[in-house]
Amino acid sequence: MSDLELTDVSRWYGNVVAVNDVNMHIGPGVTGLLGPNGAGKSTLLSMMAGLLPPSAGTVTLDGQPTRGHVEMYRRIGLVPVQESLYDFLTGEQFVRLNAELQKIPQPKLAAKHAIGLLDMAEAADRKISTYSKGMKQRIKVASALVHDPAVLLLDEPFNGMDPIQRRHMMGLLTQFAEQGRTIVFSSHILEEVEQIARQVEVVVAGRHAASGDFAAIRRLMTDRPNQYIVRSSDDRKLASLLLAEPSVRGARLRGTNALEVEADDFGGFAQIVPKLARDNGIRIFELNPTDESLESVFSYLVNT
Ligand SMILES: Nc1ncnc2c1ncn2[C@@H]1O[C@H](COP(=O)(O)OP(=O)(O)OP(=O)(O)O)[C@@H](O)[C@H]1O
Repeated sequence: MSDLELTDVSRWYGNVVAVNDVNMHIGPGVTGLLGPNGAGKSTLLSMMAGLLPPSAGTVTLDGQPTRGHVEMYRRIGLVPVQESLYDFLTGEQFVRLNAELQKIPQPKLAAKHAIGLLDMAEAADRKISTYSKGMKQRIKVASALVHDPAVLLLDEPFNGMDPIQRRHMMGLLTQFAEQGRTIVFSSHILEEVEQIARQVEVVVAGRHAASGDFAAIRRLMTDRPNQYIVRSSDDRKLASLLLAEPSVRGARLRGTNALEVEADDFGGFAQIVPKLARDNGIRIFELNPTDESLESVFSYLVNT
């Protein structure tokens, strides 16, 4: 069992509330911590790792606070977002250093094992400064895993990776989860989370906005009302026709040559517009969603 429990957790930096009254339960398997930049993901991960004290509330692993207990650090590995490593060390030296810090009885052996897990044996004696981004990411993971922790926390682990490196890292995280570990990774990219996370926790502006498996989160996102810009040969007439449709929530003229439309159901809307246009002799010049920024999707989730 390796269950992380966040209870009424807040963290502020001066006047900035980075994490606001979050309650979260994270069990074994892969959990994706999804949210836009500045949502509080790194702050949450640091608190889970016991590196940063919450300003209020508690973070526990199997009932024990993660902060201030040496034996807890033995059970948790954190892969921070920072790119800069000890570039002057070799990969092997870097991983071994962490093994020594963790006071593992046979640091050399443990380093070798972790490096092997990450498929980095061939590059282990090269300086980190010569590594690609994907290799740096992997050596960071090897270092976080060197003491064989039950919980692995990764901050934006796929950043800067090409698709092949990303797939490889996803395979590894899935494999670690299959060994019974609790894996939490942060991301601001829906597709990354969708591919490997069994459970998704969405954070927006420091708040816990949604929780569930990916299908549930996806549903929340696609069921939200969508906004579109439509340009046609007769915007006024098209607006009145659209307003008669049950799935259309609103339509108004924007400037002199565009319509702004809010509709519930994307698939239905995409079919209605051309049909109405054809039946009424209107030509459509443009039909585009306006509201597709990730931030707008996230803020919709916060308000549900
Ligand atoms: N040491 C700090 N001092 C002051 N404010 C901070 C500090 N660390 C984080 N913040 C602020 O707290 C909020 C949450 O930051 P955090 O880094 O946890 O978010 P994030 O979701 O990880 O974002 P990103 O993906 O951009 O790193 C932001 O408004 C950030 O500016």
